[in-house]
Amino acid sequence: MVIVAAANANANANVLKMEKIRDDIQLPIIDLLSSKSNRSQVSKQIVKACEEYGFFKVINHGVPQEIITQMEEEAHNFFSKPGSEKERAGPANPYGYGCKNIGLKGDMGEVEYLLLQTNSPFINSKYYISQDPNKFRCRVNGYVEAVRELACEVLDLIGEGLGLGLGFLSELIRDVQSDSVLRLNHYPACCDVIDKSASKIGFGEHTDPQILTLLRSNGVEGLQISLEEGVWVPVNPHPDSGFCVNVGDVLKVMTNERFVSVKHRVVVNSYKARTSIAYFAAPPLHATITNCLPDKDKGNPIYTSFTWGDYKKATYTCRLGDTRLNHFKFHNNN
Ligand SMILES: C=C1C[C@]23C[C@@]1(O)CC[C@H]2[C@@]12CC[C@H](O)[C@@](C)(C(=O)O1)[C@H]2[C@@H]3C(=O)O
Ligand SMILES: O=C(O)CCC(=O)C(=O)O
Ligand SMILES: [Fe+2]
Repeated sequence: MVIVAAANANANANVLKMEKIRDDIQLPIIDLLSSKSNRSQVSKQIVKACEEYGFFKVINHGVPQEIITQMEEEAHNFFSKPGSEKERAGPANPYGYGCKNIGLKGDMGEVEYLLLQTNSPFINSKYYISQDPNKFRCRVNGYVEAVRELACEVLDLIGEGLGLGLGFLSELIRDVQSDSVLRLNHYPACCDVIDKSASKIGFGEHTDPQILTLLRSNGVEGLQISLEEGVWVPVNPHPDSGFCVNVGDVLKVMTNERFVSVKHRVVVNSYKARTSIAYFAAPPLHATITNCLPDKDKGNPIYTSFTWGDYKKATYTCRLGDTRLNHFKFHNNN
């Protein structure tokens, strides 16, 4: 384990805080093919991973390689453009192209990104993103449809493991008004990787606000998770055909904290640039978020009921690293 003093990437940039970096972690690997023959075992494995890590990998996920390759090609083409051209798809407010600025509250990172809405094929057409906008739109839609199916399958398995009604969770993101978003991230290569403690923050620590995130990367290291305050564990970056899945704040609330939404971040410490594509599966803005565990497991609700719209609004008034859910806790003394 290495102990380093790391600079935070935002307004606290001059504040050094001590943190520990552990050895790489191998997240639980869920083989979705085996759910065809043993569904209840796979659903138990996923529930356990959501309780213990809030993160897991899925393999044999059914998203066609061609669709992934085409999406990765579009991401590569976009980020390869000169800055002035990319700026034409910005600023991210919150959607569109952003460079170094994350969100609306002054957070910064060594990252450029494209944040896209997914609930209408034309919604992003105001941005100048590609020389062939139809091809771009087609490929993004193909990818979104495929990862949405995967997210629905994972949510159905979770629902079965928790004893929820059939399709209860997946219906939220199948809804035509689902507020899901797609994010393409590009982290430049770091010129000084000899001194790992000099790593820069690509994307500062945060939890994902939505239900579930499905993430793919180009196999370049950088993603770290924090299962314990102040201790960071790099996620093994081995390139494979899988997706990294993580629990968002909404699912944590719906399971009354049985599931954890774990803080994660990206550090830039490789000779190679990292690219990642994240699909954030979200409910419609009007959907009510509340403890949905069956009566026998419900316990005392920890959070008040709120709509996804309320939570999203709160998210955008908070800094990246804030624990936004505290505002929705019963008997909140903060
Ligand atoms: C600083 C911020 C960026 C963010 C909105 C926020 O105010 C706090 C949460 C951030 C986050 C993290 C997960 C996703 O990447 C994201 C799109 C989201 O829904 O919440 C980002 C937001 C963003 O970059 O707009
Ligand atoms: O780039 C990554 O690997 C993670 C990015 C992330 O956490 C996010 O976009 O919310
Ligand atoms: Fe994230």
